[in-house]
Amino acid sequence: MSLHLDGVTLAYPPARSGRRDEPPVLRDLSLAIEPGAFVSVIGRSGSGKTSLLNLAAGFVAPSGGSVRVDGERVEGPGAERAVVFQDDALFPWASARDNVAFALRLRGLPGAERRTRAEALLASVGLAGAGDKAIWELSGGMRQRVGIARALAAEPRYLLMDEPLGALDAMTRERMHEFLLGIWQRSGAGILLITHGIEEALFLGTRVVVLAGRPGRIIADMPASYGRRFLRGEPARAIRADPAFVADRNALADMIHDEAERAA
Ligand SMILES: Nc1ncnc2c1ncn2[C@@H]1O[C@H](COP(=O)(O)OP(=O)(O)OP(=O)(O)O)[C@@H](O)[C@H]1O
Repeated sequence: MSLHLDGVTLAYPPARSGRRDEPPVLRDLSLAIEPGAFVSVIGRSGSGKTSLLNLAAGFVAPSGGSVRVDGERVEGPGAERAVVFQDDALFPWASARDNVAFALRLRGLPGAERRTRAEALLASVGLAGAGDKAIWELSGGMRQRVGIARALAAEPRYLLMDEPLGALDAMTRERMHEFLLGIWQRSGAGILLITHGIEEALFLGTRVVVLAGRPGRIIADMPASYGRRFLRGEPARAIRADPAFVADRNALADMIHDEAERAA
């Protein structure tokens, strides 16, 4: 039972330059996301992180290898794999509740049930009572939580997130980390998080996967348990100041830096 990328290669059609010798974006990459795992993916810009997520989401098909959910080959997007982007396309004029209810409508739930369920989903992301507010009235962090509530409407088994916190200020981002861990714990979903934030990846993930560029491949897969420690009650500040955390963070930063130097 997992979301499996099995020896995937992804080559986009040759660019207009006509260069056919360019390495593929991803080559022979394997990654399994078990239910309940929180897999953070980091890597320098252009290393193929978004391409990896697009494959897992079924937005693009691999040129080689396979993407499977519970052994079934993925042929396109599916309700069991919800995707959250940095700039989620919420309807700005509609209320938070209607934005979430819209996703429930796609699932064919009747009106009254949609309303109740949308309220419950908003409450689960800490937005109880904000259902009547229009999206344009909400802060960036609140909007992103509406986006996550909408993604959770499909009761996905996998939550695939591409830089979901990228547009938020540092303080809001830290609060969102704690909130994301709560969502992860309550939903039991397997999470794939693409991020530029090394500290974020390490604080949240049960694994931190490091991608290297062209061809995109995994150069490290580090287990981590800082998020679990937070969920057990340890303060976030104490965790981030823990020498073990600092050493892991520095090791990841060095890996990305060294790889970039080699590539240059
Ligand atoms: N649709 C596409 N067609 C052709 N090439 C693409 C396409 N999408 C991405 N690429 C190329 O694939 C490579 C990896 O891009 P990708 O967006 O996956 O990297 P990334 O690690 O997510 O980058 P960033 O951190 O900047 O978002 C880049 O060289 C990019 O130019």
